[in-house]
Amino acid sequence: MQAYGGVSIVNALPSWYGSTMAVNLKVEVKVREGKRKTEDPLIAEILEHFSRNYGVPQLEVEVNSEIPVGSGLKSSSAVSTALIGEIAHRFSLNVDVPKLSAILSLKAGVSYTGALDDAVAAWFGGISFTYNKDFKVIKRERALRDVSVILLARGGKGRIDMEKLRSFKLLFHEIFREALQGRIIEAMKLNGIAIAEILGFDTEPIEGTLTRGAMASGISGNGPSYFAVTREGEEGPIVDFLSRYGEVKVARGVDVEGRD
Ligand SMILES: Nc1ncnc2c1ncn2[C@@H]1O[C@H](COP(=O)(O)OP(=O)(O)OP(=O)(O)O)[C@@H](O)[C@H]1O
Ligand SMILES: O=C(O)C1=C[C@@H](O)[C@@H](O)[C@H](O)C1
Repeated sequence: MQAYGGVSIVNALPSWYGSTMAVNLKVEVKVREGKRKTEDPLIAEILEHFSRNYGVPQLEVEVNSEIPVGSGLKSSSAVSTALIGEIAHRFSLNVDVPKLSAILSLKAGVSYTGALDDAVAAWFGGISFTYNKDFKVIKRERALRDVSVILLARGGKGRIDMEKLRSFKLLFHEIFREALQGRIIEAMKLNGIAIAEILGFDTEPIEGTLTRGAMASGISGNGPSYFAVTREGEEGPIVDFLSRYGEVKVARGVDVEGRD
């Protein structure tokens, strides 16, 4: 089963309200009956859930992912929804894939809020708006068209200052409202800059991309990946500039059909 990575529109850690857009970085998960091998806490939690509650036999899991681990590009939600979706399909189980992903991600300790925003985007594609505290989906929309999402994709994030983030609850709630009213790119920009400043990431890559014409730029998730949004065909100067810092990928928003 496939699911997708994403970029943040609004990080849910400060206010519990989150929004994410899926991008075409793919995760593919396959399972087959056989001895469970994984040490990974998220995969182990999911397998244990299906074994305990549905009597699903032991499974070997194969993950092929285009998303760096611990990047802020929603790798955990993509892996989690793809694995849950694969097991549900194979054993004909009726489950709410993103919600179960959020519950089990929390239990496995790989997420702060359950990241329902990331899981909804990973599974359905498009743009999610969620209230993670109640595992509630507020709205889903199609992904942005005619724009490129340029990623300085980095893995291996560190710990974050949750208390400090939570002290900006009001600001992030307001950014969420802007996004809900359709100002997606503006919200992405404000959120991306605010997260960088609050968590102490270098803002030079953001400034540099904005001065070169990016419509939005910032940190995705809790970092350390940076993103910039441009009109299709205008990626050149941004890609050249961000390449000074590391490997750059050009992605697009993605929608998934037939999962409603
Ligand atoms: N290729 C992979 N194979 C197996 N598990 C993976 C893979 N990629 C990610 N994961 C799972 O996701 C976890 C990383 O989640 P983490 O929340 O740190 O990263 P992220 O989802 O990229 O970040 P963010 O939530 O800020 O977007 C890993 O510990 C693992 O459980
Ligand atoms: O761990 C979490 O709950 C989250 C992590 C980041 O991806 C955030 O962007 C997301 O909104 C929530």
